[in-house]
Amino acid sequence: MSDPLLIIAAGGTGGHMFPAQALAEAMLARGWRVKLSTDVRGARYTGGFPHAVEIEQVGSATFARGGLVAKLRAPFTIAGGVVSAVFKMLRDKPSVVVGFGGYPTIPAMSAAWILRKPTMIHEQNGVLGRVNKIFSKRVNKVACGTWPTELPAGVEGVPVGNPVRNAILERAGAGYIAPGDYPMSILVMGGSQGARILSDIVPPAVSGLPSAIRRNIRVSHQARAEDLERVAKYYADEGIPADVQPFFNDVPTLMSECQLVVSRAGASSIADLSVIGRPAILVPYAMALSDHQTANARQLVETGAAIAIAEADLQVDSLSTQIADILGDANKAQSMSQAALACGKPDATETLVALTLELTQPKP
Ligand SMILES: CC(=O)N[C@H]1[C@@H](OP(=O)(O)OP(=O)(O)OC[C@H]2O[C@@H](n3ccc(=O)[nH]c3=O)[C@H](O)[C@@H]2O)O[C@H](CO)[C@@H](O)[C@@H]1O
Repeated sequence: MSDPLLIIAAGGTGGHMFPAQALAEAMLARGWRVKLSTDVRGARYTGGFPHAVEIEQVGSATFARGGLVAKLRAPFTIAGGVVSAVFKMLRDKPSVVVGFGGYPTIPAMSAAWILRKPTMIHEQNGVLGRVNKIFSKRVNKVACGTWPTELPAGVEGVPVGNPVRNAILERAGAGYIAPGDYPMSILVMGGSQGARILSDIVPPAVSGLPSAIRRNIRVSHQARAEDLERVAKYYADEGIPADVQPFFNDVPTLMSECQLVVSRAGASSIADLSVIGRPAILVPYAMALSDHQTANARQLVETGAAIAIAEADLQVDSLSTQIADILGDANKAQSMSQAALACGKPDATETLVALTLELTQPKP
């Protein structure tokens, strides 16, 4: 008999793809075959997926973006994707189908529903994304990355946490070297896509740090492609050693070696921070659905692991002061790092694996 097959559907942003990667890694380790159904955007984040994962690109479409022609074409693209997914699923015979949210999950999740396959969705945020909301009433299980999660009446969720990639897990609780009079690193991340506001405000804030801190600073700064050059030039002109990239493939290492993270508050960024345990200054994305990034940041803020600054309040001088307050006080930085660690859920992947396996058991 061939190994059981798990189909994972995820797409769009790294925020959906990284928890999917974590489940893929864990199920492969249990001898399962894993297929990933994603779109062209999601495929950009598959570089770290194990090679054994079979990647199937689906055409995806959304009613939320694009011009009139794209919106008129969307139902046909989606319907075509669903029909094709039904035929592929009849051929592949998956044991379980798990969706992580995003428009590209529509074909696989619809096909699984039509064919009555065991299904689960994982929602990373405390509010269901649009597509997960549609499927929440049609799947066998709803796994929640954030607890509590707002769910429609009659839908029960299971608290799981947000699974992190193996490379993050390998650094879980990595010893923290508190800031001092030696080279210190700051990691600046704007979620999977970079954030212009961080490119506008962080470089001058770093440049304005008191000289005792500034002379020891190096920065790893993720910037959107269109901002790369000016951000790199700014740091170079100010004599601040900086690595400026559109996307870092070595975040697990950079994060475990840094003294401070300045970041958006996407669910996986928060999960990575709390599993590794690092002090953070978080700037939630103001346009996120139901302001879920502010909610994502709340636990780290309430336990003293992070400071959250609303986009509207992010100013160069005050950010500089906040960075200096953390990097200038080793005890404070150390206790923030400990507090972050206490929020971590390194067992989220294993919980999600257990739920996946439960779905293969015959109902009593
Ligand atoms: C703008 C937006 O709508 N963002 C949403 C998106 O976030 P987004 O796609 O930004 O994702 P997250 O913050 O959840 O995750 C980003 C992941 O990318 C990694 N990383 C980041 C930068 C880099 O250079 N290299 C790298 O590896 C981070 O370590 C993290 O693991 O999905 C998340 C999960 O549904 C939501 O919580 C966010 O609100």
